[in-house]
Amino acid sequence: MASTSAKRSDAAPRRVAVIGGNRIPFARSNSVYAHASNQDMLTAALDGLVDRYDLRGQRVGEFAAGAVLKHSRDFNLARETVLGSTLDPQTPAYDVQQACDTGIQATIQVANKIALGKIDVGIAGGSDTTSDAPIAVGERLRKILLDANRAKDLKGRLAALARIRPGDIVPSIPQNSEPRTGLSMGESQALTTLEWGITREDQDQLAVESHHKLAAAYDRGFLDSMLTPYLGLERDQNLRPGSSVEKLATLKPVFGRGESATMTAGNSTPLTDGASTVLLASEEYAAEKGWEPLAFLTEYETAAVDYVDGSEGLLMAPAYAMPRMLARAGLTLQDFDFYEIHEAFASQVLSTLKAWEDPIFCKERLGLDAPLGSIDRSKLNVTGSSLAAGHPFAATGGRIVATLATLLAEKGKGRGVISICAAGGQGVTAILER
Ligand SMILES: CC(=O)SCCNC(=O)CCNC(=O)[C@H](O)C(C)(C)COP(=O)(O)OP(=O)(O)OC[C@H]1O[C@@H](n2cnc3c(N)ncnc32)[C@H](O)[C@@H]1OP(=O)(O)O
Repeated sequence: MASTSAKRSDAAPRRVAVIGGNRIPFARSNSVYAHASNQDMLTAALDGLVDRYDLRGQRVGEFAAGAVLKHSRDFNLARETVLGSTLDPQTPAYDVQQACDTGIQATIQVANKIALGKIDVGIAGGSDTTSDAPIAVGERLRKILLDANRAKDLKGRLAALARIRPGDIVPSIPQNSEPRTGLSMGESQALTTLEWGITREDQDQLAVESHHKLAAAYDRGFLDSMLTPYLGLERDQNLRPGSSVEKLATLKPVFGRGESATMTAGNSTPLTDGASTVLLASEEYAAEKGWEPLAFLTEYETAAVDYVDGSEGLLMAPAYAMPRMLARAGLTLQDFDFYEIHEAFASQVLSTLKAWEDPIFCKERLGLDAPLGSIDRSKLNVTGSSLAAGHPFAATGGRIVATLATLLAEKGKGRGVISICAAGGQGVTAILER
């Protein structure tokens, strides 16, 4: 199945179609999927996609996927997932990792190869679990165990093991924090929230809207074409259709300090388990298969900011990626029917929107003559986003690509933009069109 591609080394890039997405409902950490591994969840999301598009036993050009928190046994999670799936085991697969941008970056990797004519069809994906996080031994114990493993005989092994002290047994558990600042994502964003003067009321309002919009999307069957129930879960478990600003106002701040602490469990994404996949193909290949493309991936950009010295917010990189991408596409920020901005925290979305409106930020940081300006807020995350659905880090990109592509297919014609911030001060933006 994999190759109908002609010799194309000197040909123009081909249009890349988003055929469809599939994911499992997202679960709150340490609940329904507590005993599922990344591989289990990614396989479920992949097999659901394979069934939906009749790909059982078929070889696709490649499967690119990843997870932010990985066990050492998953050194190539994507390949192990293919081997456990119903795809042809001859499907090549490799891991991608760019923190919360993993899913969108995997989509871009596959799209690039399709655009260049190297493959005709490919699948991108991502999975994450904070319930089944890898636990490592401490550095001293690790070195002792390696010494013991290297020892030539039993005497040498016992001598190495005899160096173990009770304090060495303390496990090393992955932290949701930046290695270079020691600050968690939430603590880092609290600094940005303060810098941009984002109020608690505005954050809570955005969070409530996210829940209401996702609930309405479920009710009208919008997610039916992109969801495979898993372990008894049929909807995103974090979704609270009855969310209200009054209830959210009662929650205690969890990030930031004193009066400036405005971020709560209600306006921050919860720790989440889940997986997603996206099927991409060349326009020609889609036509051959009789697949109607939902939309086309037409542009993207990745940016990184120097957050370590505190001169920029950890999650502000998409603010920088956007104008570079718009310039290349010859578009303005207002030229979109849909805006899909990953809701890492309500205040991340609001800080980014404010930055694009701010003449000083746009001139001094983005090097623009005029601000990018405001967006029509009624076009923002129209079927809800991560605050309601949850955010299994590497799975969010696939969820967003499938959501936006489906929105464009529903509308029939239009253009949408994606913006996803990530740990490490990085961010990806992308454009889908139909
Ligand atoms: C690039 C990026 O994406 S960066 C983002 C990466 N993601 C993160 O960093 C994850 C951040 N989130 C977290 O660390 C955690 O979810 C926290 C710290 C915010 C909250 O953790 P917890 O306190 O365990 O959350 P928990 O689910 O128990 O919620 C706390 C309370 O708020 C309530 N609550 C949460 N959301 C809502 C809501 N929408 N409506 C009403 N109540 C709510 C809960 O019911 C709970 O109430 P209870 O104490 O009476 O049971």
